[in-house]
Amino acid sequence: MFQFFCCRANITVPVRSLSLYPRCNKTADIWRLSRWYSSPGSNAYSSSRQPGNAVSRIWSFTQGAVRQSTARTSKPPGVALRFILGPAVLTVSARLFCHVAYCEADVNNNTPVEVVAKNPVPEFKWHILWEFVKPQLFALIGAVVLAFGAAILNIQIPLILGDLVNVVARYLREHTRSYVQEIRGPALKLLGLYGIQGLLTSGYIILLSRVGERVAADMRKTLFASLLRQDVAFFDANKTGQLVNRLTADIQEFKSSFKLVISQGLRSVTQTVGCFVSLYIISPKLTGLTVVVLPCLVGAGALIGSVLRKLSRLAQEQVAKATGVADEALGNVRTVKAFAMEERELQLYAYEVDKSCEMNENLGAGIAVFQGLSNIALNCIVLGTIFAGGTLISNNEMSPGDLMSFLVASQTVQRSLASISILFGQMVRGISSGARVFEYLSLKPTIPLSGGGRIPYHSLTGRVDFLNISFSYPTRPGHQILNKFNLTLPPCKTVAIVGESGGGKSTVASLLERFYDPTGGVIMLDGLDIRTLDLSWLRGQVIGFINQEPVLFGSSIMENIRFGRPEATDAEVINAAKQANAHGFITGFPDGYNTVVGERGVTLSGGQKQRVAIARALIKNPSILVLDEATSALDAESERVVQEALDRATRGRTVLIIAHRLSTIQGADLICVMSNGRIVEVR
Ligand SMILES: Nc1ncnc2c1ncn2[C@@H]1O[C@H](COP(=O)(O)OP(=O)(O)OP(=O)(O)O)[C@@H](O)[C@H]1O
Repeated sequence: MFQFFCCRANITVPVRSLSLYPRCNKTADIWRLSRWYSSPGSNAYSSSRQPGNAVSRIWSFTQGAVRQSTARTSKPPGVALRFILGPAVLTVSARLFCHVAYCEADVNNNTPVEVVAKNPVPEFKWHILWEFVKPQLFALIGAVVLAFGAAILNIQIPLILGDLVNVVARYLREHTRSYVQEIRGPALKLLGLYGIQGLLTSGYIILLSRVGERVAADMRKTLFASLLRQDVAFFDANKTGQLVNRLTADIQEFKSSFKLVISQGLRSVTQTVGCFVSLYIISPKLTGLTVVVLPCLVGAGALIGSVLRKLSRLAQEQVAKATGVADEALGNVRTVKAFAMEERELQLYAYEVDKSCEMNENLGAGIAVFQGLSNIALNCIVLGTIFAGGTLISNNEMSPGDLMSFLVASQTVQRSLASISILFGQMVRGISSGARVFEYLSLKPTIPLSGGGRIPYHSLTGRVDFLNISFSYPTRPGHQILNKFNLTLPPCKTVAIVGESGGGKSTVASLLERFYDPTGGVIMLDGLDIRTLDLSWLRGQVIGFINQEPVLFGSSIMENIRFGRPEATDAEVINAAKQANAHGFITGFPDGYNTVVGERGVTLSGGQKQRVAIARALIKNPSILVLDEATSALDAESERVVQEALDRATRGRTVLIIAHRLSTIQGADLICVMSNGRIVEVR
C-alpha cells in the first residue's frame, strides 16, 4: 500500500509540468492531451513506452504490480485478485492522470473571458448560431456520429477486458488448455476495438476542428464587418480593447466550448449511461455501492473545482490589471520618459504583479490540496471496489474478469461524470462568450453606410447649408453642443470658424462628415438633405478631412496615401504628394515611397505626417475640404510648409477651416465667430 501511495505522489509531478507546458494552457489542449493519454482506445500504450513521461511511470509501476502479483500465485481467488490489481491500477492511474489533468486544465484555464465580462451578459441567440453552423451541417453530423460511435465502443472495452482477465485467470487456475488459443479471440477483438475507436476518435476530431475553425472564422469576419459598419457614436461608447476582445478571446472561447460540448458532452453522457448499465449487469451489488459513493465524490470535486475556478478568474483579472499598467506605460513611453516617471511606473507595475503573484500562489495551494484530496478519494474507491469485489469473488458471486470489467467501467463513469461537471462550466462560459459576440453581430448602425442618392460630379457645386442645427452627443444627451446653428459654405469659397475651446467647432465638421446626425435641423449639400445621400460616396469622394492629429497606418507611405483612393496609380499618388508638399521629404528617405512609417506613423515628424495626410485627402480630389486645426500642432517651420500645401490644396474647392489662431485662416473668404453653439458674428 505504501508503494501504491508513493507512486501516486510521483504521478502528480509530470502532470504539473504538463500544465506548465506553454501550448497546454488552454482547457481544450490539456483535455485533448489527457484524453489521448488515458482513453483505452488511444495511443496510451505506445506513449507509455516513452521514457520520462507520466504514463511511462504509471506503466512501469503497473508492470511491477503485475509481476509481483503473478509471481506469487497461490490460491485461485488470491491469484486472480493480484492479477487484476496490476491492470486495474494501470487503468485507475491513467484515469487519475486524466482526472488530475482535468482539474489542472480547468483551474489553469487562462482564457480571460471573465476579465472582459464586466458588461451585463447579453442574450444568446440560437438562430444566429444556426446561421453559422448551417454551412457546416454535414461535417457536424459526421462528427457527432463518429463521436457517438467512439463512445459506444468505449462502453464495450471494459467488458472485453474482463473476458481477457477471465481467460488468464482460468489458465493460471487450470493449466489445461492452450493459453494462446484461448486469449487470441478476446485479444484480437479488443485490438480491433482499439483500432476502430482510434479511427473514430481521429475522424470526429478532424471533422469537429474543421467545423469549429470555419464557424469561428465566419464569426470573426462577420463581427469585424459589423463593427466597421457601426456609427462613430458606438465607438464613443465602447472601448477598443473590449471590441478586440470580442473578436479574439470571446470567439476563441466560444469555439473551444462548442467543440468540447459537442464531442465530450455527447461522449461523456453516452459513456455514463452505457457504463452504468454494464456495471449493473456485471454486479448489481457493487453498482449499488458505486451509485452512492461516486456522485458524492464528483459533486464534492465539482464544488471545490468551482471555488478554484473563481480563484483562477480573480488571479487572471489581476494579471490583466498588471498587463494594463505595463501596456499604458509602454504605449506612452515618451510621456513617461519626458516626466522621468520610469521609477513610479515600475512601482505601479511591481505592486500589481506582486498582487497577482500572491493570488496565483493561493491558487496553487488550492490546486495542491484539491489534487491531494482527489488522489486519496480515487485510491479509496479502487481499494473499496477491490475489497468488496474480492469478497464477492471469494463467495463465488463474481469472477475475476467481472471485477476487472467493473473497475474499468466504474473509472469510465467517474471520468465521464467529472467531465460532465467541467463541461457544464465550459458550456456556461461558451454561451456567455457567444452572446457577447452575437450582441454586436445583430447590431444595426443608425447611419447606414450605403444607399441613397449621388450628385453627378460635373453638376456638384459643393455648397453646404447648416440649417437650424441642434445637437448633443449620444453619450451625453443632456449636454447641448449646437443650438439653432446656421451656416452656409458657398461653392469654392473658404469659410473659417473660430471660437472658444470646447465651443463645438469640431462638432460642426463631424456633422458634415455624418459621423453623427443632428438632433434637430438639416444639413444640405447642393440643396439636398445629406441624410438622403449615399454615405460612402459622401465620405469617399466628396469630403476630404484633415485634422490636428493625423493617424497613419503602419504601412508604407505609398499605401498610406493610396488609402484615400485604393485604385489610384503610383503616378497619382506621387502627384498628390507633390500637391501636399510631401514629395521632397519622401524621396529623401532611402526607401522613398516604400518607407514604412511605423505604428500610427511614429517614425515621421508631425509636419511630415500632416503632409502625408493632406496627400491622402487630396488624392480623392474632394469638392469639399475640412481642415480641423490642421496646423495647430506644428512648429513654426512645419506650419509654414504645411500651410503652403494647404493653400495650394484649397484652391477651387469649398473649404471649411476650424481654427484657434487667425494666422491659419488668413486666406479665408469668411470668418465666423462661434459662441454658445451658434454663429454670433461673421466677418
Ligand atoms: N465624442 C464626444 N462625445 C461626447 N462629447 C463630446 C465628444 N466630442 C466632443 N465632445 C464635447 O463636445 C463639446 C464640443 O467639442 P468640440 O470638439 O466640438 O469643441 P471645439 O470647439 O472643436 O474645441 P477645441 O477648439 O478645443 O478643439 C465639448 O464640450 C466636448 O467635451
